[in-house]
Amino acid sequence: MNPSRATLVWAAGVAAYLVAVTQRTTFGVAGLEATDRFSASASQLSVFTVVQLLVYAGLQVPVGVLVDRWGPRALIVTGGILMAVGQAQLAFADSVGAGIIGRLFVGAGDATTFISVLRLLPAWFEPRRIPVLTQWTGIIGQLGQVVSVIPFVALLSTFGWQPAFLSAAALSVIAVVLSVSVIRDSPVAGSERTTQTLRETGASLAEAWKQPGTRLGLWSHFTIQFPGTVFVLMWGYPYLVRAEKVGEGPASALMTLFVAVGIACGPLLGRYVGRHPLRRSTMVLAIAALMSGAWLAVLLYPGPAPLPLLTLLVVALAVGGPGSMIAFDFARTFNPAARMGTATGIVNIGGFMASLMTMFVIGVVLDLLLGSGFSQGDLYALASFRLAMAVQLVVLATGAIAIVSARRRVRRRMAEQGVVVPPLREALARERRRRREEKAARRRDS
Ligand SMILES: N[C@@H](Cc1c[nH]cn1)C(=O)NCC(=O)O
Repeated sequence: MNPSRATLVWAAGVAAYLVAVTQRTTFGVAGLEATDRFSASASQLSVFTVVQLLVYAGLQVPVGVLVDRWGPRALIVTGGILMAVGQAQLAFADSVGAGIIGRLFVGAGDATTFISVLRLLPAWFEPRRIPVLTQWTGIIGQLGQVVSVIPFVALLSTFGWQPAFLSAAALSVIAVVLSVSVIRDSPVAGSERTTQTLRETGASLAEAWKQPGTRLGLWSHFTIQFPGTVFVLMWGYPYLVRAEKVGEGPASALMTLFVAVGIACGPLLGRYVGRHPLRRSTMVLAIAALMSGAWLAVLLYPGPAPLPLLTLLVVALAVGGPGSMIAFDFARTFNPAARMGTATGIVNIGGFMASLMTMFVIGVVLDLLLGSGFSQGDLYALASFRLAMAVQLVVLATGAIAIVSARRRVRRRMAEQGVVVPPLREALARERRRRREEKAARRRDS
């Protein structure tokens, strides 16, 4: 395997993913302009995002199957073309319906990219490097949000709607050209595709679903991806500014901290996964507990929460982004390479479905509390937002129970194959002993 060729292929894939995240997030930063352009209400505008995310989540399994059949390069290129078409359509759209069609294309194109880039890793890199590379893929991809927030917003405010969205479309065209020229599915031509009949594809999908490791990945993604997504994509900013009254400056600083913590934690979690493959779900559960604890502390605090406590909350939520990448490691290691796209697609549905559902329920609770008079005319009153945000604790608890149950099944199957996971206490004692011995050996050598 040629290491520089592998890095180049991965870099082109990550660039395509970064561009996909940019396309995913451009509409979110153009809300005010969209309100004027389409003369749309807040709920009509939210349909744009909901449709886009629904299409994304709904296509994960079909796209996963197609990645296994056609290879990642074809899917990355198709996704780039779809996103370019979608953004160009949105650039010229002047009605809500036409705009939504544009976002539909963007959601579909976005759906193909991430799974395909992850599918490149086992073909090009040694297994021991994959957990860290998976984390870097997620981290660098998330920087696409920065492209939306800085250059895209600058284009939008300087040149207006059409030039900004046409520039975004052009970015996807560049990504397509780069992908066609650089990405190859594997160092050995054709070896990464499966030539299955439709019946075999169905059977492979059923196998991926029946594998308890895939479901452990799905529930892990479900449980720790959604709190950060809900916070950043929808409710975090109004909660901080309108309910907790931290001010716009500190709220933006907390959002920036969210991105920084995600970047800092990714490689650490990648290293942890590489070193402790039998303790991945323990880490997922620990992150879920951290998030639940932070939310509980903030929600139970009498009156507006102090800034250090809100900072702790943002840090806890930010760990969920890179933490949720552990879920894809379950998909990869519990399924054969030929089924990895399908399994990754199944896993990736978890977090996006949980996010959509929770975003919606929080909005419904806020509306109900306003309608009932509880909010005293302020939709974003602190007492109301507290109750609405508490919905997340229910989703977190549901996810944690599902993880424990899926893990039990995984461990049972592993035991049948002769791999017994020792109890955590025993493993920690063994680790402490190993460290002591290493230290003593170092002292002897020096
Ligand atoms: N967990 C995210 C990616 C991530 C990595 N670090 C922070 N977020 C995820 O599920 N990504 C899927 C996608 O299509 O972006």
